[in-house]
Amino acid sequence: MTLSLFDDQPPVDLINHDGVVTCWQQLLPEDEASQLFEALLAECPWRQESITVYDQRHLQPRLTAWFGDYGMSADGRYKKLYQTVAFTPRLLALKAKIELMTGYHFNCVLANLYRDGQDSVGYHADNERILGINPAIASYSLGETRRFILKHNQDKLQKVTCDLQHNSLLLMHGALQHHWQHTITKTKRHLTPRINLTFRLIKPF
Ligand SMILES: O=C(O)CCC(=O)C(=O)O
Ligand SMILES: [Fe+2]
Repeated sequence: MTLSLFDDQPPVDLINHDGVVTCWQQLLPEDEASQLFEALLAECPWRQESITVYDQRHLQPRLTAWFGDYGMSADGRYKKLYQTVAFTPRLLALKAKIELMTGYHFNCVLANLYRDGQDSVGYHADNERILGINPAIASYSLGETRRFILKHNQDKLQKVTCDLQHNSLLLMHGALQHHWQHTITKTKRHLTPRINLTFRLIKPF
């Protein structure tokens, strides 16, 4: 993959306490980003998983696919990782670039497909035990711009909003997952699809 404007644009920090959220625009050259979007849309083994809330099963309001290093499996809350498929060359190249830029290493990626404005992810923290303390999560967005909101656990009125644009990279690190939750909100506006890739490092136990 070639270098892009990414190196010239200084990253922006979104919060100033209890964790770090750093955002870069234009990770890849524009033509590579749109090709990647089309390829992932067509090639990812998208599934609509279910979640159980208060003993009731619901379909998640988005499609997902897990990719990971060969042979990786996990306990804890990532039971679905047993269905991890091997990284594609395309995803490996992107992972290498993101690792170089962020200085963190990752061994799996959760791909999310938001088909329209009704697809979303509710408030949550990526704080599962298998991610360890102070996990670094790199979140790369392609396609439609979507609203991302961070809310502090103790002071719920502390909120930070960011419209995540096509070809942007958000890095959540430091103590962020222990103090803040994040969401992608629903909207009634007519929206085209968005793909988000969250790169994570699952620790061996
Ligand atoms: O789509 C996004 O930007 C966020 C996805 C997310 O929070 C997650 O997969 O844990
Ligand atoms: Fe998340």
